[in-house]
Formats: sequence, C-alpha cells, structure tokens
Amino acid sequence: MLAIDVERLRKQFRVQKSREGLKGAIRDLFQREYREVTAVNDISFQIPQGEICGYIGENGAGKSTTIKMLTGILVPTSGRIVVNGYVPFEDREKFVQGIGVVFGQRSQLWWDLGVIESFNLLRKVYRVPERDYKLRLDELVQRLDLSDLLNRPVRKLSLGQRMRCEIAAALLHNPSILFLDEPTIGLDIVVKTEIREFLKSLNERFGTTILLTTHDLQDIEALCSRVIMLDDGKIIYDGGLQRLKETWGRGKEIVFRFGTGMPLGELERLTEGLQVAWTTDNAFEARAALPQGANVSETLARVVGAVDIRDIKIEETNTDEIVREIYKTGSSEKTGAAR
Ligand SMILES: Nc1ncnc2c1ncn2[C@@H]1O[C@H](COP(=O)(O)OP(=O)(O)OP(=O)(O)O)[C@@H](O)[C@H]1O
Repeated sequence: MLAIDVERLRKQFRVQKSREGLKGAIRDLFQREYREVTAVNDISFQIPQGEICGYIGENGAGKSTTIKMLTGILVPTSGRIVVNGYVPFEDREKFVQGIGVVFGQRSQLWWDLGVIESFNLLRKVYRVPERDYKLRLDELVQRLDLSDLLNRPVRKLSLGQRMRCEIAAALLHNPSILFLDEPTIGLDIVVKTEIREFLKSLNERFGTTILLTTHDLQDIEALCSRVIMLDDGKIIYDGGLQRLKETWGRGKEIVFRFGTGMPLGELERLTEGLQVAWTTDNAFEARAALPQGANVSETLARVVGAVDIRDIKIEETNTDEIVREIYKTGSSEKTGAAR
C-alpha cells in the first residue's frame, strides 16, 4: 500500500491587496481587492511505505502548505490526497492515529508542564493503551536519552533537548508515517547527528515512512534515498539523490599543491584529451575541474607522474550547490530531471 498518494494537488490562498497611499487606504476600507496566491500548483507524487523522502525547496516554495494538507490541517483547493488510506481533512479522528507530526518551529508540548505530563496528556489524546504506552515510552526515553528531562518543564529545555522530546511526543502512539518540518533547524551539529541517527534507526526497525522538509542538505544526505524538490509550487525534481547529483552536479574538482611552480600551459598539455579544465591563482596551486564521468584516476596518474606534488584534495559538488544550480538554470531544463 502507498503511504502517501497525491494527485494534482493544489492550494490557493486569497490574499488582500493593499492599494498605495492614503487614497488607496481609504478605498481599501470600502472595497478590498483580493488576489490569488497559488502556494501548491497541481503536484502529484506517491510515496511507498517505509521510504524516507526529503521535501526541499527555497523559502515560499510551498513545502509547509503541502505538509499542512497532508496532515489534514489545511483543506486543498483541488486534487486528491490519500495518506495511510485516509483523506486527511475528512477522516481527521481516525487519520491522526496513524501519523506523527513535528514542526521544528512550533511545539506540541505544553510549555509550563513537565515533559512527562505532556506525554501523559498526549497518551490520552491518542487513546494509547497503558501497556503499549509504557513500553513505547521506555524505549523512546532510552533511545533519545530523555531520562533527565522528563520532570523538567518544557520551557526550561534547550532547543536540542526540546526537539528530542518533540520527536518522542510524535511517536508515542506508534504512527506509521512521520512528518517532520525542519526537524534540525537551529540545532548544533551533535544534536543534529543524534536526531538523524535516531530517525534512520526508527525507519529501519519499524519501517516508519518519513517525509521531511529541510533547508539543511546534510539531513538529506544522511537520511533520504529520494528527494522531491519544489519550486514556486511545482515539483521540479523527484528521484534519487544520486541521480540528482549526476544530473546537476558539476563533477569533481581536484586541487593540487606543487613543490615547484607549474605554468598552466604545462598542466593543460599533460591532461590533453581528458576534458579537464584548469584554473590557477598562483604557480604552486591549481584546480582541475572534471565533468561527471571524466577519468579521475587517469588525470591523477598523469599529473602525479610528471610533477612534484605536495598535496592533493578531491572535492565533490555538494547538494547545496546542486540545488542552487537547478534554481539558476530555471525551468527550461527542469523537465529533463523530473520523473
Ligand atoms: N495562510 C496563508 N495565506 C496566504 N498565503 C499563504 C498562506 N500560507 C502560505 N502562503 C503563501 O504560499 C506560498 C508558499 O508558502 P509555504 O509556507 O508553503 O512555503 P515553504 O516552502 O514552506 O517556505 P519556508 O521554507 O519559508 O517555510 C508563499 O508565497 C506564502 O506566502
């Protein structure tokens, strides 16, 4: 069964226009003008159970709006959504039993209560049987290292501590799908890594389907086998991370440091026929840019065989650069990468 099935999903918002100047403001008082904003523009995708999928895009691309529709908070303007076999905004009560949601910027815990009291309340909201709850809580406390936090009020937790509690809270009722909106935002690298590892093991052990939005491409690298990229309400890429890199990555760059000065012309001659583009700032350092599929080892062999080398570094294009590259190239080439 599919965990998420979305077909031509659309969400438009009606926003008030403001006219300019005093005259405009007065006219606005009597007759408002509206315009339509299309936040999500007829998107379709399917996510099978057990997949971890990254949902990425620039600010305002429509990620949060999609998540809100998938979790039943917003009603779509048109299109079809089925999540876990339910239409989210119609079958709310049954539907929420099967999903967990974490919004990085908003808390589902009660600010002044102790963490454990919040958890107990959530148990009641989700009607989790006492025995299941105990087992699950013990496991989450252990895996997310929460034992010292349980009796503290939520408002006294650090962001990282709170996020670990939020994730536990979202999983107390054992949902089969977890939605995460910016789960690592503002966290330090240690906590980020812990959270990534936890999510990965959750997916491996229970087959939990995970859809996460993030601006942190390390999250994607660490977790996602699939990426859906949104731009201006439309899907511009849907596929594997590897293919994303192959299609849009600019290949590799090898940085050489030389023991004796090397003129650019000499380097170019050495690597003739190998599609290598050389750049250099000074005679003792040069960068060789190789497109995808170029022969890295042959390039290395030719240079190392002929030149006195002090240091070599191979740099691969990272996902951040790839995403920027896609935005830059615009829509004309986007169809080539879309599924
Ligand atoms: N309630 C609303 N009323 C009017 N416009 C809205 C509303 N919610 C979102 N929008 C608009 O819809 C578009 C998509 O917003 P959305 O929050 O889904 O983007 P996002 O990809 O989640 O961005 P971010 O990364 O900044 O969170 C934006 O142009 C936004 O201004």
